[in-house]
Amino acid sequence: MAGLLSRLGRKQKKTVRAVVVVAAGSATRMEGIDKVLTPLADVPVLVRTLRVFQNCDEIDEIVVVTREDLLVEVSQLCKAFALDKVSKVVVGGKERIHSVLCGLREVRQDAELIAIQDGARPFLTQEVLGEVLEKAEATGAAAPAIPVTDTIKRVENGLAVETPDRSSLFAVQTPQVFEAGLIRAAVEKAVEEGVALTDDCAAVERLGMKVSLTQGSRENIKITTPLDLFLGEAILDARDGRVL
Ligand SMILES: Nc1ccn([C@@H]2O[C@H](COP(=O)(O)OP(=O)(O)OP(=O)(O)O)[C@@H](O)[C@H]2O)c(=O)n1
Ligand SMILES: C[C@](O)(CO)[C@H](O)COP(=O)(O)O
Repeated sequence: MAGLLSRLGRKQKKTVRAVVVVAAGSATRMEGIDKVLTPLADVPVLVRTLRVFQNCDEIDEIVVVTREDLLVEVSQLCKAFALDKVSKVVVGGKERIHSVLCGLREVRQDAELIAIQDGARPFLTQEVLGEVLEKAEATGAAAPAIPVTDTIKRVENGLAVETPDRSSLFAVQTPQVFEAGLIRAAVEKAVEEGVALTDDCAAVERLGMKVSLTQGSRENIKITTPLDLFLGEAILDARDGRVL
């Protein structure tokens, strides 16, 4: 009987999943607008991003990484919007990868899967999130992506030198989700070696590991330039107030 109960207990053990939301950038491409605190239909971009994880039963902990000057404001926002899965709000670093590392160091030690999310991507849906969590649990590393629609050129000195086959090109989004030990090791190594990386999958790829891609969404945009705020309002209008 004791053996059976212990086996049942083991079967029911739930994977602990955490997310690091990086929001410590300086928004240089936003022409002076602080994008993560900008309200979209009265709710700050960062709060919209955090709500997706707050509302996801699969997520146990949220660590928010912010700039030192926004530490108090971001902590207050988390309280005001009842984001009670947020366990810590911590200060980030110079580049995105440094902020990721600051967040990873604060994630609970028993987390088995860690998602890394841009604070500036407020339109993630539960569907995209669910699929990437499931894939990462099965394979160790996964990220949502969409096929590129423009033709991409490799450029040298202002001249097009190569046109890669578009059918093999995808734009990767966040959340990027990994087995905890893998992403901790990959990011520590990338920072130690001072390599410039624009996403977290690249840190894992450098270790020779494969990252699976799942279905992203054209609505899962990153607020990067002021135009994206108009696009964001249009996405919200199209959703008609529904939380997806
Ligand atoms: N040192 C940094 C740089 C970026 N980010 C975060 O990483 C996400 C994606 O980065 P990006 O869109 O480039 O944001 P910024 O760095 O703020 O923008 P820019 O590159 O225009 O300065 C954002 O949520 C941003 O806050 C971060 O936490 N720490
Ligand atoms: C991680 C990312 O959002 C994947 O598309 C992107 O690479 C971040 O780039 P940024 O220059 O820091 O915005």
